Amino acid sequence: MSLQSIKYSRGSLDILDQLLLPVQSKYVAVRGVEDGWKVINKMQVRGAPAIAIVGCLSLAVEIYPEEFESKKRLRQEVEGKLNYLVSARPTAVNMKIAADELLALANDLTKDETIDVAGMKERFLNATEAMLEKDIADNQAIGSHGAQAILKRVAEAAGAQTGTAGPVRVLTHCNTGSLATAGYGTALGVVRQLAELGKLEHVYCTETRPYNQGARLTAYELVHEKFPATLVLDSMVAALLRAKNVAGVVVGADRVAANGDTANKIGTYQIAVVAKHHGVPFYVAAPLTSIDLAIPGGDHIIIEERPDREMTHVGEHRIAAPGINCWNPAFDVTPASLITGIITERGVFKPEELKEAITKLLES
Ligand SMILES: CSC[C@@H](O)[C@@H](O)C(=O)COP(=O)(O)O
Repeated sequence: MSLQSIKYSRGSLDILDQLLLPVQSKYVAVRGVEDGWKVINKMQVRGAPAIAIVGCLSLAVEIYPEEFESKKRLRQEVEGKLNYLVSARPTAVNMKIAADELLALANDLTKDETIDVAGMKERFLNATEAMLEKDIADNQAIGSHGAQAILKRVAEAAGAQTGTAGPVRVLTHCNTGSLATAGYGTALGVVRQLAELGKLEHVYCTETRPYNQGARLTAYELVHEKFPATLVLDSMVAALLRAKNVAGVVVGADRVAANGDTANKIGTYQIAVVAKHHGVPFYVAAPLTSIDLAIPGGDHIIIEERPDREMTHVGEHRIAAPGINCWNPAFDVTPASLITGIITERGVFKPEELKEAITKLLES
């Protein structure tokens, strides 16, 4: 069984079909943008960073064999196809941010008289391919910052040195691991780093209805890594936090607004409320490519609604009474006031510090 969600070499892209996991490990070929849009929309590949990487690489695969009569023509094609890819799923911002960056590059290269159309295509392919390595490096940095933040807080609560804190128990939601990224994972990267430091006593993962990313994908990754892990149902979180001395909750993000409000998998908000009630710190782990400073708060985030069938059926088996109405938002927004810290590759920020800190980082 593989944990590599994206296999790419120039001109060829395959994704691990996450609809079939953990029962079957099967790769699906993505031959261009149309395939890229479909695998993202059907959630054969999912998770905010993986969506952006697969989207952009599907464009790379499509343009690689093509010959363009001019730089203007290449730029036009890139723009239209990037816009199309952004429409595959609306909540995660990573694809939109990647599209804006690639389009800015295409604009610069179009104007650059020292480069011809072949050179422009090469630079464009290099930029999309660089996303794979950057994502893994960012996730490793997120893991390290996040593990230190959790351990520091535990040490402070005990009046001890950070180095002496732990091992700790943590809870995570949805799937933010190797399968949702180019590798290592965001929130699951924090768990991975705790384990690497010998500081992971136990990780709890939620089932994450209705798509069951926790039970199918996170549990699969945790078993694969042989981490001490336990699956809980979404409805058990309050009982878990009351009973199991959990030191922190760490989740991923699909879009973080400028004020720190965070859209993530449905159920995240509920967990944050419960964590607040129990005095358990609640962390969001996300790369800068999930932070949308263009929107002031969470009310501006479009929440994707998915088909009823995801709720009424498990596979081919109907579990809900025929005729019942369903409401199936795929994400919710956790207000910044419930978030202890936002863990990025450049450090951990309080939600109220986020905008200024990131703006400074981007300027420098
Ligand atoms: C590193 S993945 C971060 C988020 O994308 C993740 O927590 C999540 O909500 C995934 O939702 P999904 O609907 O499976 O794409």
